[in-house]
Amino acid sequence: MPTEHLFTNNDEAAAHLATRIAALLTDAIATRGTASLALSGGRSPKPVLEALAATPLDWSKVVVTLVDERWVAPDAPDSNERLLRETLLTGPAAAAHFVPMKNDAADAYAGQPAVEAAFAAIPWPLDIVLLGMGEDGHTASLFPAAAELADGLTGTARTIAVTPPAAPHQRLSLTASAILAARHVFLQISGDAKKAVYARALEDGPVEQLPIRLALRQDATPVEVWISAQ
Ligand SMILES: O=C(O)[C@H](O)[C@@H](O)[C@H](O)[C@H](O)COP(=O)(O)O
Repeated sequence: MPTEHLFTNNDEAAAHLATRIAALLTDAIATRGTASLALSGGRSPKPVLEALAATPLDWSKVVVTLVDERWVAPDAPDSNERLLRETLLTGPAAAAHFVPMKNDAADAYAGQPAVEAAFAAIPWPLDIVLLGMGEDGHTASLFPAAAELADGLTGTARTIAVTPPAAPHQRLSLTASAILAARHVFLQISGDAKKAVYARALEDGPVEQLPIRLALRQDATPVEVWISAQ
């Protein structure tokens, strides 16, 4: 079962979560000389990324990558790489080593082998994975009803190309095995709709129905859920 942290507002949650992540990165660097961090895109992480960017630590020893990416140009408005470059990879954290998921391949499926190779060169397992969740229970780009969901949930590769059933772009995503290999998994949710989905996901049921269950219905990997009211 996950550990829950409850907050009344997003900014308070983001500040505390950034502090928690920074402490784990600092411990990882002290212990192993390096740290690695994979971040989700979307709206939720933005305040955490901004708070982390200003946090003084030896960012030159931190590898930063993505939990998933939309297969769009890195300067496109909904690129997760763009989100990181405009938030986290500024200030002291600009010294971090960023490993992108988007490359020049025509589509995510053609691009996946090179990403898999790039991820094979990242210190593994990842120290930290920060997940978000959609109101359909997806996490990363592991969407209910996606044709690649089964492979994403059970395959041994670190990354997978996905065509979401209802999202506009192909995606490149970490797989469940890559996420659960991490030393620490964080899930950030806010608002009543997501809290209701989260409560359902804690109950027994098919992971394919609510893919966030991959993180919640296991005890091998430490998972912290950071919940804010709005
Ligand atoms: O690329 C993405 O969109 C994310 O990785 C995705 O899995 C996200 O975490 C959820 O869709 C929640 O998004 P919000 O935080 O915007 O609600």
